[in-house]
Amino acid sequence: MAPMKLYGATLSWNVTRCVAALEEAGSEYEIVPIDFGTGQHKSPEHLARNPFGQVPALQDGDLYVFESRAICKYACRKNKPELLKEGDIKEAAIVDVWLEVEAHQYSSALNPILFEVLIKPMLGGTCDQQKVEENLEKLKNVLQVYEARLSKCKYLAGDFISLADLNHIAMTLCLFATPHASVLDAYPHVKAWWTGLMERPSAQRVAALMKPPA
Ligand SMILES: N[C@@H](CCC(=O)N[C@@H](CSO)C(=O)NCC(=O)O)C(=O)O
Repeated sequence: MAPMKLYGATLSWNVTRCVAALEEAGSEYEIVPIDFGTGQHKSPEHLARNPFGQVPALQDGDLYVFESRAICKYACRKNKPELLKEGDIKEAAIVDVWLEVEAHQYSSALNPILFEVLIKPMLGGTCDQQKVEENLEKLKNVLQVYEARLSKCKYLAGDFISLADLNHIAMTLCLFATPHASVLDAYPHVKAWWTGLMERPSAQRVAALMKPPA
């Protein structure tokens, strides 16, 4: 079977979110760069992969998947279903809870911070510090919940790693590229969880890809 193709730019945390899952699942894949500079993400060929003209998109034979978190689930379901705990309806439900928490609580607070601090300056804009501060407060409220959860179990869904943990890697690595990573210092169990995640080869691969070209 030909390797899967992950279309996207590795400076995108939505693309590298998929890299963490593909690596952890042991999937055979290759990254096919999409050039934003030439508008390739809006080309007819890419719109056929992702009708929103965004990255990432995944091709596996005649199957096209878009939305990073759907791609991550597909990779796990195909190559390492235990990362979704699909064999146990109760454990799978808790994995789903924390998959949703990552998307709608953690990353929805972190995304504006990363956009203001990392993306806007790259586009010639200026960082809206008030928006950063507002979302840091939201993130702290989320981290308080994480700290309580991770004081009871090693990983978010229980004492087993799951896609819910892995889906945090890309954007949290970006947080460390900002002056605000110290926000994690007040949450020791979150810090220990993060340290453990970063020891994984899948996380190291994401970190290596996200380093801007020298
Ligand atoms: N919910 C989607 C978001 C993809 C996205 O915004 N991709 C950005 C680059 S990464 O930040 C993108 O493709 N932007 C170009 C555009 O929106 O035109 C997902 O999780 O895959």
